[in-house]
Amino acid sequence: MLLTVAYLSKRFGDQPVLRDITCGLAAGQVLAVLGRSGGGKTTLLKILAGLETPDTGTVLLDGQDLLPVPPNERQMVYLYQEPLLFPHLTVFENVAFGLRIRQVGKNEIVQRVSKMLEELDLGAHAQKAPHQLSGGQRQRVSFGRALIIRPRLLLLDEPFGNLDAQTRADMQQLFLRVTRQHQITSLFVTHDSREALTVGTHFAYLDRGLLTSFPSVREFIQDPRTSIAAELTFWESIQRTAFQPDYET
Ligand SMILES: Nc1ncnc2c1ncn2[C@@H]1O[C@H](COP(=O)(O)OP(=O)(O)OP(=O)(O)O)[C@@H](O)[C@H]1O
Repeated sequence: MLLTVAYLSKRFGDQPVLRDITCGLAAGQVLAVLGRSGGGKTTLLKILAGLETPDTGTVLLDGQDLLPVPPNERQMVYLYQEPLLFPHLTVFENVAFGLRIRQVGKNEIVQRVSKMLEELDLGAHAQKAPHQLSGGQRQRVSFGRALIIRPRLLLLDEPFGNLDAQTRADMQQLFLRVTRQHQITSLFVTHDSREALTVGTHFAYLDRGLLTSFPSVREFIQDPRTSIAAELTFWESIQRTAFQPDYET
């Protein structure tokens, strides 16, 4: 296992927000965590990123205790709904940033950043500033910034929540293509069951601080808490009704 989380708990005051969270993630997997609002998804990601500390429990990355490691040494990237870009830097320089602070050579930077921009369909926008881009393009730049430093774990917190349905679907496909190509391991939290099913290789449900991991996509779909089976039944009934001969009369 690349990531092992065991019996992780967190309270804010007397409110338990995470309760004995236990899960694991092997290299290259995408754990899609579906959850209702306020269920503790962001708190879980913040603990993994080192922005919150748990009350109890362990987190291991490649067998190493992660909790004492400062956030900037965890080799993780945390992507939010709102892409965080430097407004005064070009798209190219935003993506190059992580390489510059690691003092990667100039030629290698040009080569790696150009390749990443092509992969993200941003080649034509390299010299633009973030405010000259659409929301989806900005989120792609934010992706490029994250991936260029080859993180060991990518943490995604509703990354496409602010995008319209078509852009969101495009971004999901792009996420799949790029993370597969770079063999990125990710923990992807979302409210949206379709998104979870699209991006996930493994599935979990988080509600009121309790995480359920499913042994297969089938169990995930069938669990009544995910509401996926109910939604399928709904669409099937719509289809049956809509195709009845007397429907339009
Ligand atoms: N720093 C904090 N201090 C006190 N309570 C907090 C703090 N952070 C989160 N909470 C509470 O913990 C609970 C879980 O919050 P969290 O942000 O983890 O939920 P979430 O599942 O990410 O929700 P959403 O999808 O709406 O962002 C909420 O009830 C929230 O009010």
